[in-house]
Amino acid sequence: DITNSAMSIAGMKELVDLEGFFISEMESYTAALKNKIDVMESLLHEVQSKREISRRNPEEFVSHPLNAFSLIRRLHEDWTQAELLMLNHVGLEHLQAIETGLDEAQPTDNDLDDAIAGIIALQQFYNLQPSDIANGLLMGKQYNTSLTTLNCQALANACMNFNYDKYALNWYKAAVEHYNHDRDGQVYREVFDFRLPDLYINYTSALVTKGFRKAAWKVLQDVADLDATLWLLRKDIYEVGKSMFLILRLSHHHGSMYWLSSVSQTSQHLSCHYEQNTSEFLRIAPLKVETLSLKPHIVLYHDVIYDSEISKVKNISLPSLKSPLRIIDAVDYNLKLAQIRDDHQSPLSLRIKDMTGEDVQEDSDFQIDNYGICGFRNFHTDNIEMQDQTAELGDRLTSILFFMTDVVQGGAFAFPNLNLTIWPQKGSALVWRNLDHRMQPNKDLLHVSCPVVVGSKWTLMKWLHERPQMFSRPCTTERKFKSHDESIN
Ligand SMILES: O=C(O)CCC(=O)C(=O)O
Ligand SMILES: [Fe+2]
Repeated sequence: DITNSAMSIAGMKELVDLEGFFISEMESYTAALKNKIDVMESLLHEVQSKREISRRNPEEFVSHPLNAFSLIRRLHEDWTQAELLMLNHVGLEHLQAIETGLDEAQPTDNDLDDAIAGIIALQQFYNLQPSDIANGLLMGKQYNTSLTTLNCQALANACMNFNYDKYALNWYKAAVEHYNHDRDGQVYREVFDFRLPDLYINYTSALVTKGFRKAAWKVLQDVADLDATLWLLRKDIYEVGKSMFLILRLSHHHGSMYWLSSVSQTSQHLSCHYEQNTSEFLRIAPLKVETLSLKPHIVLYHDVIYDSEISKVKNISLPSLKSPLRIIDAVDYNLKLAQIRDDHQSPLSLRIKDMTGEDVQEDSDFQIDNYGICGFRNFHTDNIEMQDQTAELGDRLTSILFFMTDVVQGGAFAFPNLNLTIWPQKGSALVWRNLDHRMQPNKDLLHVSCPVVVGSKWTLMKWLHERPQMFSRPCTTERKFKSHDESIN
């Protein structure tokens, strides 16, 4: 079973399997029901064919002894059998299988809220229109997928709950637009318990709340004949206005959209650029390294972690990926992480030693991240608060960020103060130092992992701490620091 499923794309593969399981169980259940119906239909056919004569003249019918006898026998015996046949609940094992699957692995209210919050964050960060998102158009890129009325309605209701009235309006509008595309009236009504009037009630109530009374009235004008409630609603909007109308607002389900508030606070300042960085490309054998910034020194290595290493890291960490606590003002949103240990003699650790010129012996932990729906990491530096540092390790001196996947869209890594954006490229690694030569934190190294739009973003993070570098990186004078940095180049 998986928890917090919206927080890791890689973990969500299990949900695809779960739905596949439900589908096949429902197919088997349907086949069992069909079989039962087939048997009943042949029985019906049999008795109906004899019925015509008896129905026309019952008395004449039973005046024949063979008819009279067989009627009595049929009623006494065959119809008992028929009732047993009808009573027989077929396919119960498939129902049971689905019930167990739901009990054990169904996404929770929190999961749905995380998924909703992801879509809303996507909309907010990248300033997208609900109708575009609903049509599968994400930042100018058309995908072959879209949202149904039910999806749009769920997003709209959630926005309403969260007092994102303006967003709610556009999602309701998208819901209404999509109703004409994807409705199968009976399935919507009888299976999904969808009521078109409720959608219009919510939509127009949102419009009225935002002061668009006339627009609400207009919307209802076309649909008021669908339902008496809508007709009354239109009348109310016209005659009475806002006050009594609000009473009609349906109560929505309340979840813990714990992080949308932080999203809205930060999105204005977010700096995620779309142009590719085009600084010069240096080839230094055996590692390809690109200098992105001289002061502070930031470099990008290419092809520095191998596919085989990447698969191994992913396989080891997938079962241990955990989501961070749901707290307001968290840095991590919709992502899961795991810590793994590596031998300091492993080829990867030795390569890190080559890349940084630093001692890797005492820092054997790696952090693996897999991002979820619109997962991102908000502004932060990698420095550790003084009170949280250990005496043996001290602060995080060097950050080495390996990109283990390309990301189809979004998910850039940016240093906003340096106006520097790095796009995840499978096999590359970004290296920077969080402390200057006086071992003071440098605020310019504030960074952010922008929301992933499409793709499963995997990164591997390695921190080399300050204290173990006592000898590899003496920090007493600026001269020594410089000579060290030159050795990276
Ligand atoms: O995964 C990323 O893109 C960034 C990770 C990061 O900044 C961190 O873990 O501190
Ligand atoms: Fe970081």
